[in-house]
This record gives sequence, C-alpha cells and structure tokens, in this order.
Amino acid sequence: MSNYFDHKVVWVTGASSGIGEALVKELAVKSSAKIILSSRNKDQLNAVAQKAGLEANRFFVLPLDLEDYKKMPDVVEEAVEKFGKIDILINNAGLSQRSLAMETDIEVDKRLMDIDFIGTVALTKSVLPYMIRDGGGHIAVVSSLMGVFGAPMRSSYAAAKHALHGFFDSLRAELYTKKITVTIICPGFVQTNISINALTGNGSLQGTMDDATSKGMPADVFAGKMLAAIEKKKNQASIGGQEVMGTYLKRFFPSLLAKIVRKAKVV
Ligand SMILES: NC(=O)c1ccc[n+]([C@@H]2O[C@H](COP(=O)([O-])OP(=O)(O)OC[C@H]3O[C@@H](n4cnc5c(N)ncnc54)[C@H](O)[C@@H]3O)[C@@H](O)[C@H]2O)c1
Repeated sequence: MSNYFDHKVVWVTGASSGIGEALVKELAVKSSAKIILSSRNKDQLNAVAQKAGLEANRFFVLPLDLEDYKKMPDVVEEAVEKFGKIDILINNAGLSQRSLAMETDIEVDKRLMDIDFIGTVALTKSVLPYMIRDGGGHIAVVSSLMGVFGAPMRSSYAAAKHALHGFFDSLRAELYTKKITVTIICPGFVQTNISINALTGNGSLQGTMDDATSKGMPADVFAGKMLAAIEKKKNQASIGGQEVMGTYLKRFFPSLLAKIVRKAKVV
C-alpha cells in the first residue's frame, strides 16, 4: 500500500467481521487513515478497533443498520461532525442467501434487496453531498461474482448484487466531473462467516460454513488486494481464486458459463 489512504477519513461498513474487519486491520497498520467503523453491533466494532491497535483519535465507532435506510442522513451527519469530512466510503456490509428461488419467501428477496441494495444506496446518497462539497471523494462497494452472473441457491443475493452494478455504474458516469471515483469490488470465495450468516428460504440463518467459502482466500489477503484495487481507482475488480474466471466467461463465452453454472456445487 502506498500513501493513498494516509490522512484520509475512510468509512468501512460491515467492519465487525470478515472482510470489513480485515480492511480495518490493514488500514490501521499500513496507513495513517482515520477510520469510521460501522455495522449493527457497537461492542463488536469496538473490539475490532482494539484488535487493530487503533489509537483513540484514529477511529470512530458508528453503529448503523442498513435496513433502517431513512436514518442514513442522521448517521452521516454524525460521521461528518466527528472528523469533518469523509474521503472514502467502503460499502462492504452485506448479507447472503442460500435457497432455491422457488423455495424462497418473497420477504427474503425483499430483505436482501433492502440490506444489500437500498441501505447501501441510501448511505451513499447521504455521503455524496459532503464529498462534492469537499471537492471529490471515492466510493467503493463490495458486490460479488454473483453481481456479474447468477448461480443456483443465490437468486435473491445475485439480484441485489446485480442491482448495485446498475446503480454504481450510473453514478460513476454522472459524477465523473465532480471528481467522485466509484470502484466496484467482486469477491470470489473469501474465508468469512458469510455463509453462516446467510438467510435460507424461510428467513432463518443458514448457520453452517460452506465448503467453498472455507477453502476461499484468507480475508487478510483479500483485504490487501481490495485496497490495492481502490488505490488504483479501478472501476471494477474481481478478486479471488479460479472462480473469478466466471466474469471472463460471462463476457466472452456466456453460453459456456450457463452450462458450467447449472452443474455447480454451490454450497
Ligand atoms: N466471503 C465471501 O466469500 C464473499 C463473496 C462475495 C461477496 N462478499 C461480500 O463481502 C461483504 C462482506 O461480507 P463478509 O464475507 O465479510 O461476511 P460477514 O458476514 O463476516 O460480514 C458481513 C458484515 O455486514 C454486516 N451487516 C450485515 N447486515 C447488516 C445490516 N443490516 N446493517 C449493517 N451491517 C450489516 C455484518 O454485521 C458484518 O459486519 C458482503 O457485502 C458480502 O456480500 C463476500
């Protein structure tokens, strides 16, 4: 990591575990950024800040629930009051799903859309006026390979992640002249609790670790590569193991990908 993040205010959502926690640790050790940590659980966020070795003047714990999208303007105001500005927003928080589309309650589809898409959009829209006031900024959003193509057992999740691409690609084009950079990150399998926290068709937690996730990229390695992609101001970056090939197949050989995906062992 060079000095892109130094002296900046970086806001990481989903900072209480997994990729978000790894991002906070990497930023804490390798930059002088001030970090705002958000997710729903204040105690977990404080524990992450402590483990990352952040001094009190370098971090701010700001709990938020993405489902509570109407509160985002107030949450953002609190963040700006604390450090005066937001240079980089990393929209990382998210929730996955494991169920066949026909066995998935419509409330689960809606919840995934509310958390992964609407909440993320609401937070971003509340942050943007401050970035524009300050002459620019950088919005990163963690999508998924499922934001690029769909797969069995992921219909609600893939839909919400695809929606992010439509929104953030449009936003990038609209705000280019305002010096707002938009980076979409598409992780492959990363070793986190994402599958344990995933919703099943009736809205309950899956509660188990997927085999593919357990063999995925370690979260700290992923976080280093993700921050490098942000630093390079990439429009979009897919990061993971051989599963990342799916993004190229989708682009150049979509029929082949469709055949592979329908046979995929996905959990
Ligand atoms: N781990 C993977 O294999 C993988 C693959 C593709 C994409 N992703 C994406 O990476 C991101 C981070 O996930 P992770 O793998 O670290 O899993 P994780 O379950 O460990 O972390 C998810 C984070 O999001 C937060 N969160 C969930 N619902 C929230 C809500 N309503 N309001 C606020 N915060 C909420 C959680 O508290 C947690 O901090 C997610 O957007 C996920 O979709 C992960």
